[in-house]
Amino acid sequence: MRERIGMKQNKMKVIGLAGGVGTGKSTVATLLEKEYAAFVIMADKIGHLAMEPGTDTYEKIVVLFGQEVLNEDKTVDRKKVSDLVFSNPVLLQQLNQIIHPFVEQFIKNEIERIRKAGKYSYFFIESAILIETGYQSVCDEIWVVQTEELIRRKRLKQSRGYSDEKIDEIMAKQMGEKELCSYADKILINNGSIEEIKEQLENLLV
Ligand SMILES: CC(C)(COP(=O)(O)OP(=O)(O)OC[C@H]1O[C@@H](n2cnc3c(N)ncnc32)[C@H](O)[C@@H]1O)[C@@H](O)C(=O)NCCC(=O)NCCS
Ligand SMILES: Nc1ncnc2c1ncn2[C@@H]1O[C@H](COP(=O)(O)OP(=O)(O)OP(=O)(O)O)[C@@H](O)[C@H]1O
Repeated sequence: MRERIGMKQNKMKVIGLAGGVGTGKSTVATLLEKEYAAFVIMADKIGHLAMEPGTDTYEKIVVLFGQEVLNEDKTVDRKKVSDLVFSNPVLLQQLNQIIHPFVEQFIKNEIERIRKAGKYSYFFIESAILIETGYQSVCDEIWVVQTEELIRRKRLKQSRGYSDEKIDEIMAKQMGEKELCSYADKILINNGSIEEIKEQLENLLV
């Protein structure tokens, strides 16, 4: 049985918000933060912090990829790294090994900090690879955002300019929808409008 530390120590619920690329997790997470006063951590954003100059992780990334992934100001060009790793599973694994321990430590520290502050009822961890990185062990519940593949692709092409090939590559590195849903305590469908997400959140946050 998975460890349920969120409920053991006080009433703050830790919820993992999972779903494949482009399902709308960040959209849901932003609503939860802005309209439902939840505390939200977006794993992608914490991963980006690990790429900032001055961190140990930045130094390791420069060793792994070389100077050619750096912008003129020495920051990491994430688009270049993205093109390299999603077409090369070994490189992606090496990058994960650098970034994931940083993100895990950050998230665990934040759970304790926010729990101690005692101001939030809900702490959400938003990640496309929540199960793969083992965060279900710190979650009281797992929510999965589910969206039809064609809609995901359309939204990702429009908003990020991803090609179908890029989407295929990223999807291939993530757990399939059926398997992911087997971990879900709750499922949120995001094929429609933002209003429809809000209606579901009203029912889920009980
Ligand atoms: C490859 C990188 C540089 C691309 O950065 P960029 O700003 O262009 O995109 P962003 O970080 O927003 O990621 C876009 C989407 O790609 C998918 N994705 C990102 N990392 C991974 C991964 N390791 N495995 C599978 N899918 C991933 C997610 O759906 C994510 O939302 C960045 O995602 C990264 O460093 N990934 C490896 C570390 C990681 O796993 N981060 C995410 C959770 S900690
Ligand atoms: N219900 C919706 N209606 C219209 N656009 C939406 C809706 N939900 C999400 N989108 C758009 O789809 C795109 C992908 O959504 P979002 O970034 O939230 O996905 P994600 O699951 O967080 O992806 P990733 O795994 O890459 O972080 C964004 O441009 C977002 O604005």
